[in-house]
Parts: sequence; structure tokens; C-alpha cells
Amino acid sequence: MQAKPVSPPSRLVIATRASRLALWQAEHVRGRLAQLYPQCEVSLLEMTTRGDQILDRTLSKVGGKGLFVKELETALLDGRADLAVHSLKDVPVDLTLPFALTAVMQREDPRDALVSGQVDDLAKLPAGAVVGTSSLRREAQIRASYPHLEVKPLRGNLDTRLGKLDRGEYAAIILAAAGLQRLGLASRIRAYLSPEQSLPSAGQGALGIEVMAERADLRQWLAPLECAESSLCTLAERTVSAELGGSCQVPLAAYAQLRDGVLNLRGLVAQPDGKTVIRAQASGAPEQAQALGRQVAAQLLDQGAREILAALLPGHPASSPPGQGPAAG
Ligand SMILES: NCc1[nH]cc(CCC(=O)O)c1CC(=O)O
Repeated sequence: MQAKPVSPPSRLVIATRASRLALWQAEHVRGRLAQLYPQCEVSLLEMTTRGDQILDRTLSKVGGKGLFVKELETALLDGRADLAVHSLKDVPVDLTLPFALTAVMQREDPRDALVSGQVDDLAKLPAGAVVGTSSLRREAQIRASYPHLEVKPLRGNLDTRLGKLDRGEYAAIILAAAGLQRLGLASRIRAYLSPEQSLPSAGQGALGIEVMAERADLRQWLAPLECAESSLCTLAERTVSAELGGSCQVPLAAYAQLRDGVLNLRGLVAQPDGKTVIRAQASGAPEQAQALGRQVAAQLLDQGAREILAALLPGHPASSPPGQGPAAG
């Protein structure tokens, strides 16, 4: 039986954070929707989230899970907005009913980027030079490769972070290439870090659209925004995070690529000081995205991630020996 066709929407409201990057992303979705549904009036509902307000501490210490997402979800719940646009890497892996991640859009550049007034390579910085990032994932990978550098926290939106670099507080900073490119700031990028140098975060560079799961109408309207390849790659990546507990208090990276019909997934767990870095990878059919994610997570745990997680997150299920945690879902 065919699904009953729904008439196109006459009005859609997009919930978004009010940062310049978030607004660019929401406008991007608005543009796509305007093309698909020319009769539809699409507007933005700008919101400030806890993640935007807390600037004095690193998010990992605040317990960052969903900090950029929660407020937008209240707008979906009470009907002020129909959809929320997120950077996928900020969307918790345990997002669950009544909400649903309904579309992952085509991923742009997933890489981390080096921004600096001084060098185009971290290796060229003198001992003790200060590198800015608040991501434990970036910090651990920098410390592992460049133990002579100092890593200091760097918070705030993109403009704030670049301002701090320009005022000389850091010799270099690391940011997601996608954010800089979206805001027309690609000229600030001095070098792109390869996945070998800095394995990206699960979902980095992709946008995710969240709705109330019950809105079947919306899910049908938004389906054309979905990118099958980005969806499979980020599903594999997010499965790694989910299996390892999905915390941003752990240096954790996962990056998948689809090439010639084969999905290749890499994962990494590290100690924040970079003294131990554990890597795993697996390849298979794209339909196996979730299985590959579980496989990479299991390899990481077996190779020592379990001890790292146990030290960083005492009592977490992923840190207990096999068989003692809850069944993986
Ligand atoms: N954690 C904040 C955040 N969330 C998404 C991006 C960049 C855009 C993206 O990855 O899609 C950034 C900034 C950064 O990491 O430099």
C-alpha cells in the first residue's frame, strides 16, 4: 500500500541557536526548503542555549551532553518550532523519543583546521607555545604528536575564538574546517589536519535535522534533505560513540568514508594527556554501518579503551568488563 501523499506545508518554523554559525546553518536549510516548497513560508526561531551561555568553563567539565540541543527541543515539544537544525556533532548519540533525528544532510569538510598567525604546521612551533582548543579529542591528539606544545582551553563562538588568537593569547588554534568555511573564513585556515593527524569527531561537518518523532508529515517533507552517504557514514561514527558511552569527557574520535562501495570506519580513544592513543578500524558493506561501529568500538575497548574509560568515567557501563554492563542496544 502506498503512503497517503501529504500536501506540502504552508508554514515551517526552524529552531536554531543564535550564533553566526548556527544561523548560517539554519538559513542553509531554509534555502533548501524554499526551493523544495516555494509556497511555504519558512521562518527562524532564534534561541540561546546553555552551551552558548557557559563560557568560563570547558564544556566537558560542565557535562556537555546536549548542551546545545536541549532548549531547541523545548521549542519542538511545545510546538513553537517544527524542526531544529544542529551541527550533527553536537547532537547526543542517545537522542530518543519523543524526538527523532530525521535527516542528515550532505557532509561538508569533516577535517580539523589549523589557524595561526605564526605557522602553517604545529611542528614548527617552539617548545611551550600555546595551542588553543577545548576539545579533549583535539587536545589528546595534539599532545600525542607534539608533546613540546602547551594546550590551553578556548571557548566561545567562532568569532570569539578567532579574536582571542588575534589578540595573541594563543600561538595557534584548532577549529573545525566546516565552520570556518560556512562563515566565509576559509582564508584563515593555514593547514588542514589529515585524519591521521587529527581524527575528526563523530558527525563533524554534517548537519542534522531533529523533529518530534510523531510528525510523520514533517518527516516526509524533510526526506529530500537527507544524504544517504552522509547518513550511513555518520551512523557508523555515532555508533562508535554510543557504544563507548557517548561522553565528551573522553577523547574520542570516529570517522567513516565510503569509497567504491566500501565503508571504512576509523575510531580512536586516547588519554587526555596523549600518552596513550588507541586506534581501530573496520571496513564493510555500507548496510553494515552499525555493525562496523560496534566492531570498532569493541576493538577499541579490547585494546585498552576500557581502562581509559574506567579512569575518566568511573561507574560507566562501557568501562565494566564484558557481560557486566547493560546489553548494547
Ligand atoms: N563544538 C562546537 C562546534 N559544533 C560544530 C562545529 C563546526 C561545524 C561542524 O562540525 O559541522 C563547531 C565548532 C568547532 O568545532 O570548531
